[in-house]
Amino acid sequence: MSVSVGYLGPEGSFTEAAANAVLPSHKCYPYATIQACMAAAASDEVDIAVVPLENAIEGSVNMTLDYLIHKQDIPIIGEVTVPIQQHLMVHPDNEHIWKSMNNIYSHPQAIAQCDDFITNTFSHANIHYMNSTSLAAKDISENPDMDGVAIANALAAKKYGLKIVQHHIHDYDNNHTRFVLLSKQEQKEALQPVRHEKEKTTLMITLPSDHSGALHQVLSAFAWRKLNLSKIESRPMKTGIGHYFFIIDVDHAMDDVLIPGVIAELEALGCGVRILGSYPCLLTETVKAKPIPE
Ligand SMILES: O=C(O)C(=O)Cc1ccccc1
Repeated sequence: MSVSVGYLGPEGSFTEAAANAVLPSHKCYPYATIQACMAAAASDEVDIAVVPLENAIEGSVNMTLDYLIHKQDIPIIGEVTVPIQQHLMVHPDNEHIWKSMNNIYSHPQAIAQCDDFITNTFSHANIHYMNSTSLAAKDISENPDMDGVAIANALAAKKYGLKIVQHHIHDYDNNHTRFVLLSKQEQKEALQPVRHEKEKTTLMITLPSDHSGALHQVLSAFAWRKLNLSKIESRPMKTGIGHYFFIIDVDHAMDDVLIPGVIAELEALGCGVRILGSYPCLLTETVKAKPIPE
C-alpha cells in the first residue's frame, strides 16, 4: 500500500533526497517549511513527514525539536542518517563572475556548515537565510540578476540548471544529517521493506525542581540497566531561565521490561517522562533483498 510523504521542499532539498532514499516507491509532497510539513502529518494531510533533526557539524535542528516538544505530539517512527555534500552554485550566466557576487542564499544549517568557506571566500557578501537549500537554488535559477550564489546539493543544481563553481564547501568532511520520519500511525507496511540496523527510543524528561543530583539519578536509571545513550540534549521549556527539558536517545527499542522500568524509576524520582518515539534506524541503500527462488 502506498503512503503519502511530506518533506521540506521545494524539490531538490536534502530532505527530499532522504525521503526518496527510504521510501522510494511512495508519493512525496513538498512543504515550504519544516513546521508546515510537520503540521501536514499532524492533520493527516500526509501519512508521514520527513524532517531534519540533527547535523554532525551544526547540531540539532531546533525548529524540528521544538515543534515536537511544544506544538504537536507526532511520534517518531523512523530515522535515517544521510551524507551531506554542500556545493556553491550560480546561474550559468554568472559562471565567470561568481567570486564578485554579493549575496549568498541558503538554509541556516547549510550556511553554518560552510562557515569557514564563507569567511575565507565571501567575507564581503550578505547572507540570506532561506527556508531550504533547494529554495535558494530555485530562486537563483529564476533570477539571474539577483547578484547571488546558492549553497545547495548537486540534485538541486541539476534540477534548476545551475552551475556548480565550488564543490564540497562544508567545513568538515564527515558531514551527515539525521532525518526523522513522523507519523500518527505506525506505518509498519511502508517501513517493512526498508532494512534497519538497530532501534532507538527517544524520551523527553523534565527534572523535579531544585533537586540536587536529579540529572545524575536520571542517568543512573539508564546506566545500571546497561542501556546505552546516544544523545542527551537540553532544550528550554520556554517558561523561564533555567527551565529545561532533557531529550535522551536510548539505543534500545521500547520493550516490556527495561524502558518501562526506567520510566517508572524516573517518575518515582518526580520526573516527567514523555516518549517521543521508539523506532528503527533505517538504512538507505537497501531495499530488502529479493527472496531466493525455491
Ligand atoms: O534545506 C534543505 O535542503 C534541507 O533539507 C534542510 C537541510 C539543510 C542542510 C542540511 C541538511 C538538511
